[in-house]
Amino acid sequence: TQSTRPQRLLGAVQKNATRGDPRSVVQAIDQFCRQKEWAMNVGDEKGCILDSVVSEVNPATVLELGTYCGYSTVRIASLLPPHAKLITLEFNPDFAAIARQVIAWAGLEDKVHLIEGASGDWIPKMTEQFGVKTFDLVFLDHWKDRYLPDTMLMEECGLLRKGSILLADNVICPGTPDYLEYVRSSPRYESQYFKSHLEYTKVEDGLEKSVFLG
Ligand SMILES: Cn1cnc(CNC(=O)c2cc(-c3ccc(F)cc3)cc(O)c2O)c1
Ligand SMILES: [Mg+2]
Repeated sequence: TQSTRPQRLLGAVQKNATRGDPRSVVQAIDQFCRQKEWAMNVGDEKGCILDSVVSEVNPATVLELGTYCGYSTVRIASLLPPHAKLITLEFNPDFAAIARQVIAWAGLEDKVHLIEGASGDWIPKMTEQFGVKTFDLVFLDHWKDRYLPDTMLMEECGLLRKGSILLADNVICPGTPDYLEYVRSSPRYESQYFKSHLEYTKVEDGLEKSVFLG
């Protein structure tokens, strides 16, 4: 039977990356996506912007919406201080199964809680299930039409505090127009656009960083 692209991506990690070395896992995926098959990881160019925001925030609690194969999960988790927690939500069970193995290859399973399920179902359960009061950083990289409803849901559930940072991928391509309009026009957010390119291409894309003002 035919393998899937995520399975082939995992194979490239197991072949080319060193167990327990997150940077080599990130490098192996980027090499696979540049040389063999494009995949929807945040990628190396936007990944550097992600790294700088994570390092600046130095978060104790992180929520990632959209795990896919775990590329950005590994980038974020490798920069977290000890005892920090990264919760990542993935709807697609096949992606989640691959991501678990990529995260384990990087040796980061102790820093990451991967949940299989829909963000809309799990966001209201964060506090009771994981004892998280608020998130210092949220990385939005899931279905583009869920960015806005899930942001409103996080507000309603009290998961954002004054200073919480939302970092959203793909605000240009594929695009998240309703989300962008909301965070850029709402008095409750201070937003900044980081121009970049769609992973592994010359197409414009970027990350939107929004500070919740409370
Ligand atoms: C099925 N599914 C499970 N998770 C998701 C959420 N992610 C995306 O949809 C996503 C899509 C693209 C993209 C795809 C085709 C294209 F031509 C240009 C861009 C890039 C990304 O960085 C993404 O995050 C989708
Ligand atoms: Mg993306």
